[in-house]
Amino acid sequence: MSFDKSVIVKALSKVIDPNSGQDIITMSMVRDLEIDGNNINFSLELPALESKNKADLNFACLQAVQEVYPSAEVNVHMIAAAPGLQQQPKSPTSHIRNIIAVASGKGGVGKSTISVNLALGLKQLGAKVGLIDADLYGPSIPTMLGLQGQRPQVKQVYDQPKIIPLEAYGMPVMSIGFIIEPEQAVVLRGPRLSGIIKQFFNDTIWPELDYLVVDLPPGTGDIQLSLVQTVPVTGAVLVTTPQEVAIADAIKAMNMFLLPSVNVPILGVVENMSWFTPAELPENKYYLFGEGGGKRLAKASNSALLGQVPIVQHIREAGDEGQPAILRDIPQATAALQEVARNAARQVAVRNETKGPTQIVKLNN
Ligand SMILES: Nc1ncnc2c1ncn2[C@@H]1O[C@H](COP(=O)(O)OP(=O)(O)OP(=O)(O)O)[C@@H](O)[C@H]1O
Repeated sequence: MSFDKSVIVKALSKVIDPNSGQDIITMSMVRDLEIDGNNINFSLELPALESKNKADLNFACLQAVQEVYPSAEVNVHMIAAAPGLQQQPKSPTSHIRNIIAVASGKGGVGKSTISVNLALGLKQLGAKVGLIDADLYGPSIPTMLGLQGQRPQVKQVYDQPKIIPLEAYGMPVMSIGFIIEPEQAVVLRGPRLSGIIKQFFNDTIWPELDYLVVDLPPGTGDIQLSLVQTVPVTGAVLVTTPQEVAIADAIKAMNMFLLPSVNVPILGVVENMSWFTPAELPENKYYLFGEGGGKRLAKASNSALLGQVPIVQHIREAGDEGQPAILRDIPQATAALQEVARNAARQVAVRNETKGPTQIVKLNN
């Protein structure tokens, strides 16, 4: 009997990596699969050779292959991922291609609204997208996606508890609001916050993703710091209103990402609440918060203006009703939000073409 590689790969895709909770094929852990007569040989790349669960993994691989080819002689060669080579060492997030942080200087500028619509807009473009709400001062994303009051399930993976994200509109979502009550969240400090951020990445079973959008709290604080110390952030999107004071604060948020020790590129700026147009006067634009702030911030951060989103009552209503504006057909709003997503995808591509991967920040206390 001759063996078929695709059948073996399919069988191995049922074996779960204890680190990420994902299967070992999705995590690209299987290498050099070869068939030699009755022998099936392959390497399994582990983060470190002394990995616990090594024996369990070996056994799970043998079992999976022998289920489809009972007579096969299966040889699994365990290898340690080589840091610094082309292959990145396997981390629990190595199957997430891009992590986009959405940041603002001030609160209330519409950062969560932009995060939700950006994530769903990227999904509309055909990408696999996940969303994390790390805004502990007002985890509004559960409401915006109709997930309030729900709790994610926990699954044991090789004796380790792992969280399964909730899902909204086909998109996996995690929120601080799923884990703790907002009143508790605001009094949390450094180590606990950093623990929650780590849980979002290291203890959550994310599927393979093109983009994971992270809605940060306003300003610069422990959450921002924990994020860049936990995962390589591909880039940051800055959200601002056109107002002068919003810009001044946004520049502080921008400067944190650009610190040489942090070094997260700015992908671009979204100007929200750019103008108001009354329904009865569709040609008129009223610049309630001033004009040109988004452009100024884009210039200051040497990045692109990803779009301008007007003040539209339906955007607020869509958020309150749990069905974001980009999924509805709201004149002036839906198209503006789609343009933001298209431009963000383009800027991620440009960033990845022109810059090396972001490094996880190591800070000396
Ligand atoms: N372009 C817009 N038009 C109308 N309403 C908007 C717009 N953008 C945001 N809003 C509304 O403004 C309010 C604040 O928005 P949001 O919660 O997104 O802000 P935020 O910056 O994330 O706030 P915080 O960080 O303080 O939680 C929400 O009620 C939202 O629906």
